[in-house]
This record gives sequence, structure tokens and C-alpha cells, in this order.
Amino acid sequence: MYPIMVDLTNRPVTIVGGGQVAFRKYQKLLAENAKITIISPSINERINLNKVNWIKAKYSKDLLADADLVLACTNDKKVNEQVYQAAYPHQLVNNTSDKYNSDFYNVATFKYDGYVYSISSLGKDPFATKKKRQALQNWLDK
Ligand SMILES: C[C@@]1(CC(=O)O)c2cc3[nH]c(cc4nc(cc5[nH]c(cc(n2)[C@H]1CCC(=O)O)[C@@](C)(CC(=O)O)[C@@H]5CCC(=O)O)C(CC(=O)O)=C4CCC(=O)O)c(CCC(=O)O)c3CC(=O)O
Ligand SMILES: NC(=O)C1=CN([C@@H]2O[C@H](COP(=O)(O)OP(=O)(O)OC[C@H]3O[C@@H](n4cnc5c(N)ncnc54)[C@H](O)[C@@H]3O)[C@@H](O)[C@H]2O)C=CC1
Repeated sequence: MYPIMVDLTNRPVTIVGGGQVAFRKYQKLLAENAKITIISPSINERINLNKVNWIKAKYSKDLLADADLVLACTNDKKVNEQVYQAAYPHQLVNNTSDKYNSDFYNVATFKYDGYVYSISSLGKDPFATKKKRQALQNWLDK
């Protein structure tokens, strides 16, 4: 895995699924001014519908065409797998329910004093990653 900082300002990013996990990914993407589309029959009430393009539908490949990044966040592993398999060659897909079949992972991250801190377990243990993020933040706050 090759860690980089990506400028997502106005870049098309598509989230498939609109639940809890989609909401967490949306928050971080919105903070970086990505152009977010959500494809999902239902949507978490904390997602601001003025800030996203919500396509109220089940996933189908034709709806993915515009995206640079795709995050497969439905609660149906088969659908997430279909998204991963169907993506166009220019797209990078994060399959949130299968760490062995993702082009990229989300990292635990925070900004502090002009720096960005990011932590990853390379997909192995998101819970341990979260703990390390909290410990590092507490240490910096001292
Ligand atoms: C592989 C990866 C793929 C990806 O999502 O990119 C992945 C996968 C999975 N996460 C699961 C569960 C939860 N993950 C979180 C939270 C975070 N998960 C994040 C990243 C990643 N998670 C990637 C690897 C990261 C790495 O390499 O270390 C963080 C860092 C970044 C972010 O999501 O923004 C963010 C912490 C941010 C922070 O607080 O700092 C919470 C919430 C919580 O704990 O509060 C829950 C509880 C459920 C819920 O959300 O309700 C499960 C189900 C496990 C099970 O049920 O067994 C899987 C699937 C699996 O493990 O196969
Ligand atoms: N990577 C991560 O951080 C985590 C990943 N997971 C994985 O993510 C999955 C989703 O979890 P939650 O968001 O909590 O579920 P959830 O039940 O809150 O949301 C699922 C969403 O997917 C949508 N959906 C279902 N079928 C669809 C389809 N065919 N096309 C488009 N949208 C569809 C639903 O309408 C709903 O909005 C879990 O099943 C698990 O595999 C779970 C926890 C954390």
C-alpha cells in the first residue's frame, strides 16, 4: 500500500449505500470538498442532502461511470463485491466489507497544529487503529 495525500476538491466520489458506514465516510469526504454522489434506496438522516447528489436507487454499474473514487458501503456483501468487480479501470474502489478486495483503505486521521496524522493497520484491525489514533491525539493534547 502506497500512502499519499490526495486533493479531492470537486472530484467525483461515489458512495454506494447510505447507512452508518456511508455516513462516516461521507463526513471525511465532505470535509475535503469532494463532489459526493450517494447511490442508495435509503439514506442516513445525518447526511445533508444539500451537500450530496443522492440517487435514490439500488446500485447498478451505469450509475458509477463518473466517479474517480468509489466506496462500497452497502450491508450486502455481494453488492459490495459487485461494485468492486464492475468498477472501470480508471477507478479506485474501497470495499468496506472486504479488506482483502479493496484498492484502498480509509485511514484514521486528524489534523493538529498544521499537520495531518494518519494511521493504518493495512486493513488488519480498524479497532486497534482507532485506539492508536485516540492515544496519539491525547498525547499531543497534553
Ligand atoms: C479495512 C477497513 C476498510 C475501510 O473502511 O476503508 C475497515 C474495515 C472494517 N471496519 C469495521 C468496523 C468499524 N470500523 C470503524 C471505524 C473505522 N474504520 C476505519 C477504517 C477501516 N475499516 C479500514 C481499515 C483501517 C486500517 O487499516 O486500520 C477508520 C480507521 C477510518 C474510517 O472509516 O473513516 C475508522 C476509525 C476512525 C477513527 O475513529 O479514528 C468502526 C466505528 C468505531 O469503532 O467507532 C467500526 C464499528 C462498526 C460501525 O461502524 O458501526 C469492520 C467490521 C468489523 C466487524 O464487525 O467484525 C470492517 C470490515 C472488516 O474488518 O473486514
Ligand atoms: N469499513 C468499515 O468501517 C465498516 C464496514 N462495515 C461493513 O459495512 C456494511 C454496512 O454497514 P452499515 O452502514 O452499518 O449498514 P446500514 O444497514 O446502516 O446501511 C446499509 C445501506 O446500504 C443500502 N443498500 C442496501 N442494498 C443496496 C443496494 N443494492 N444498492 C445500494 N444501496 C444499498 C441501504 O439502503 C442502507 O442505506 C456492513 O454490512 C459491513 O459489512 C461495517 C462496519 C464498519
